[in-house]
Amino acid sequence: MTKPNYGVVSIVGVGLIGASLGLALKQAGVVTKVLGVGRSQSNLEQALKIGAIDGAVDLVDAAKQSDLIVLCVPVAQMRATFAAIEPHLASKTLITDAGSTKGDVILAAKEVLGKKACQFVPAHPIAGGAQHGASAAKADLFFGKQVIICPLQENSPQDIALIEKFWQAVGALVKMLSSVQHDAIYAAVSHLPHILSYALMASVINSEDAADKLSHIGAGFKDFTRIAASSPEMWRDICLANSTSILKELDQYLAIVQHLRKLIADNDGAGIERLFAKASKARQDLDAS
Ligand SMILES: NC(=O)c1ccc[n+]([C@@H]2O[C@H](COP(=O)([O-])OP(=O)(O)OC[C@H]3O[C@@H](n4cnc5c(N)ncnc54)[C@H](O)[C@@H]3O)[C@@H](O)[C@H]2O)c1
Ligand SMILES: O=C(O)C(=O)C[C@]1(C(=O)O)C=C[C@@H](O)C=C1
Repeated sequence: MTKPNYGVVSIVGVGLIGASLGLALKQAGVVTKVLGVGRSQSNLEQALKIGAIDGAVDLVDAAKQSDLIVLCVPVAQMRATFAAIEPHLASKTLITDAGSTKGDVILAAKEVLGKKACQFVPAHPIAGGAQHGASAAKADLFFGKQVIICPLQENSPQDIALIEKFWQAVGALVKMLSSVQHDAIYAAVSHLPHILSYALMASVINSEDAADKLSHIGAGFKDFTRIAASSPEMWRDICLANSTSILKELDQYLAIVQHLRKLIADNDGAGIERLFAKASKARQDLDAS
């Protein structure tokens, strides 16, 4: 079977996700050239050095030269990026993205791109890590990982299929969801855990004996707070973009914490164990599946 070729691919935002995608596309041999658009010169140089991109361009040149543009900037940067691209976007060029939230990015695309919104097929790779920047890039980051595509009514079946194959070419397992389903689900299973991890870290470092506590940590604390080292800019943007779903999940979580607090205050060992047993079984089942 002949390999697909996605031609000239521009990656806007060549950080962990963008640079990993550049490396993966080149390793898969499915592109003619990868161009990078960035905000920081030193990060672009790093992306060039590791071979994630073949050259650096500005957004206008990326829009003019590319067959496919992949937006890998923090979600609050998407609107301005669409606006800069739109006047120069050829009708053959498709856009996809890696943003962690979908409702806000889709709204920005529709408002800014207008009729050209049909050229944008929204996506979200469920792969990443707490490190950021091109220096953290990995060629196999997407291998065996889900990519959620949230197609627009305006997208043609051919364009959706092309973007599906594009993400599959870097080893991803593509699933389709509506943007509403996507934002509700990831508020619970991605956004909430990151907020809780940041909150635990903040709580410990705000205590008077923080240094003493931190000098005694074990694996449990390290596991729970691994993702508190994530990019503050990226997670600020996600919190603001998906606030409705996140607040709903936070309220549900706080109610359970309040319940647990009462069980502990009441010395209700049986109640505590029942709650822990249910959660523990569900977590073990996850590893078994
Ligand atoms: N890190 C993860 O685990 C993860 C996973 C899936 C999706 N995402 C999403 O992917 C996107 C990128 O995340 P990341 O982890 O690669 O972050 P990152 O901080 O590693 O990379 C983002 C890059 O975008 C650049 N940038 C910012 N604004 C820009 C602009 N206006 N124009 C050009 N470049 C700009 C930054 O300089 C940086 O190099 C975000 O939308 C994030 O929500 C992240
Ligand atoms: O691997 C990690 O550390 C991640 O946090 C990746 C992770 C997540 O699973 O929540 C983070 C943000 C995303 O948008 C998608 C994936």
